[in-house]
Amino acid sequence: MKILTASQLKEADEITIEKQNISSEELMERAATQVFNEIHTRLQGADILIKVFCGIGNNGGDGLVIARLLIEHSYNVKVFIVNYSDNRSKDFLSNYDKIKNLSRDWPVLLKGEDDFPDIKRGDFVIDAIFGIGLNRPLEGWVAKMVNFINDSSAFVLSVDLPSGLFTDKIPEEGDAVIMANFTLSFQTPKLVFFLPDTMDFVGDMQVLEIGLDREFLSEVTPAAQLIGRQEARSLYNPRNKNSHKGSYGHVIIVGGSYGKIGSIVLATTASMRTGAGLATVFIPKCGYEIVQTALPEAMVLTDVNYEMLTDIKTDLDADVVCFGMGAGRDKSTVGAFKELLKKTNKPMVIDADGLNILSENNELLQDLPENSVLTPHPKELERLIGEWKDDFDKIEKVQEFIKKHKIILVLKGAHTFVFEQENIYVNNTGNAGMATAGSGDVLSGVIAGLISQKYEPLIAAVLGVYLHGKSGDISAEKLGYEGIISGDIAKNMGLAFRDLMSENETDSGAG
Ligand SMILES: NC(=O)C1=CN([C@@H]2O[C@H](COP(=O)(O)OP(=O)(O)OC[C@H]3O[C@@H](n4cnc5c(N)ncnc54)[C@H](OP(=O)(O)O)[C@@H]3O)[C@@H](O)[C@H]2O)[C@H](O)CC1
Ligand SMILES: [K+]
Repeated sequence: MKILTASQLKEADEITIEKQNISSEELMERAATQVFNEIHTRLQGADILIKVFCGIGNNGGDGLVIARLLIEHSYNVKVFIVNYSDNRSKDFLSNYDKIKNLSRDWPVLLKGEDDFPDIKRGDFVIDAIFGIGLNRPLEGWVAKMVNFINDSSAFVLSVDLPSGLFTDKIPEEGDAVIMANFTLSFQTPKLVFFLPDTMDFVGDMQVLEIGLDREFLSEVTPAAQLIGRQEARSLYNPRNKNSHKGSYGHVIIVGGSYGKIGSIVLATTASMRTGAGLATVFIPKCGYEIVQTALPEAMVLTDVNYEMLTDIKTDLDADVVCFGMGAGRDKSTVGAFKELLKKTNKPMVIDADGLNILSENNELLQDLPENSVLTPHPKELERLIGEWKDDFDKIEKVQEFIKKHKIILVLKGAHTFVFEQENIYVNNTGNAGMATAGSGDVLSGVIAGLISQKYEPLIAAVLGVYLHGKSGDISAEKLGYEGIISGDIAKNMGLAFRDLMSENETDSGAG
């Protein structure tokens, strides 16, 4: 699903109005009706007090339509206008008239702190104060109003996006932003819903299709793409019946050191369970029996050194080389990695200490084969590209970095992002149970396993991140978030593939 910017959404709005020959008021009615339907489906006429806070722009207009529809369906509704300006939008005004005509209880005008109404725990608040038109931080009593709602512990449903949240920048410390429990967003999600700095404002999120012009939506270059099941499915290549293990490629996983051979077992298991035809590991001698015992399916080559990698002697007759997990950063390992980079011309997958070595030896970055996939978590990324001011600054810095080195970067997080050239892919599977040791080793193995099966590195990264998250969701369903260890994620990879092609999605614990 495309993630669009506020200006793209406004353009889509205008084009839709023109092409569908409807008024902006009709489009507002259509959008807000969708919100009403969602609320009505969940509340089923429940007798609770719904407090609708409307701004005076079109987000406020949506709020008025929602309130009107709720009143028409006999809900107990109280409407407040957060009257932050006299510049009321046209569609706000016509809906203001409509609600006045319907209700005997006029909307209450809020003009300052003295007007703040009572909001209690257990109240249902609809936040329609600001939407994508926000262009400066909230100030004065309006900011206080937002903080007042946040402090009330009421359940808050935000319309389009939490009021006070920008679509294209991160709020400064102390800026007032609604902390929503649930956000119903129009047509496309907004990028800020997925960024670590801002995702907590959004709560659970659902996108409502409001019928904006299809042609515009299909042609516009998005700010980013959200990868869900449908998108992942379109990237998947089913296996050919007429095939053999050679058809699915050969992965070499290089890494490990004394006490950290487990990371190799995890990555290699993951690449095999992702479908790689053959897997070889290259490890220090201390790991020989461990890998042979834990994973008899893999072939094992060892370094001359017992504890760490010092000389990676392999003819590298592989489709992909994955380097880094558990490798450590000893001088001799750095030297061995340097040599490995010189010998390798196919895209590599680099993780963990591979990334740390690159950050401490920047000159090695230029030896990375084109389209190699780097898989840092935020701390590893910071070591690679330096500190960033906020998530938008981070995105800019990542994009400069990957362009310079012609690589693909997978930034791990609650929503893992894949960066390739100017494209951004946001993953939508996975859960907090996957924040566990070795989860990243599994992901590298998955991506390498897909590259060995001839997926382009970008596709391998995007699909790999999706499947890894899905396997985590399937694991969570069986074991609970706390119960997942990364070996489960590797083990359940096959179920993630099966889910991808089954008729109904496994009801995942994604969150
Ligand atoms: N295509 C769609 O997705 C549709 C969206 N709809 C809804 O419309 C809103 C966007 O409405 P808009 O009127 O453009 O903007 P807002 O309601 O968010 O804001 C209104 C005005 O508020 C002013 N503003 C901005 N920041 C502040 C601030 N910090 N303090 C005070 N005032 C502020 C600004 O006007 P200025 O002239 O003062 O700059 C805004 O214009 C969208 O989110 C949806 O809810 C449609 O209903 C359906 C289609
Ligand atoms: K809002």
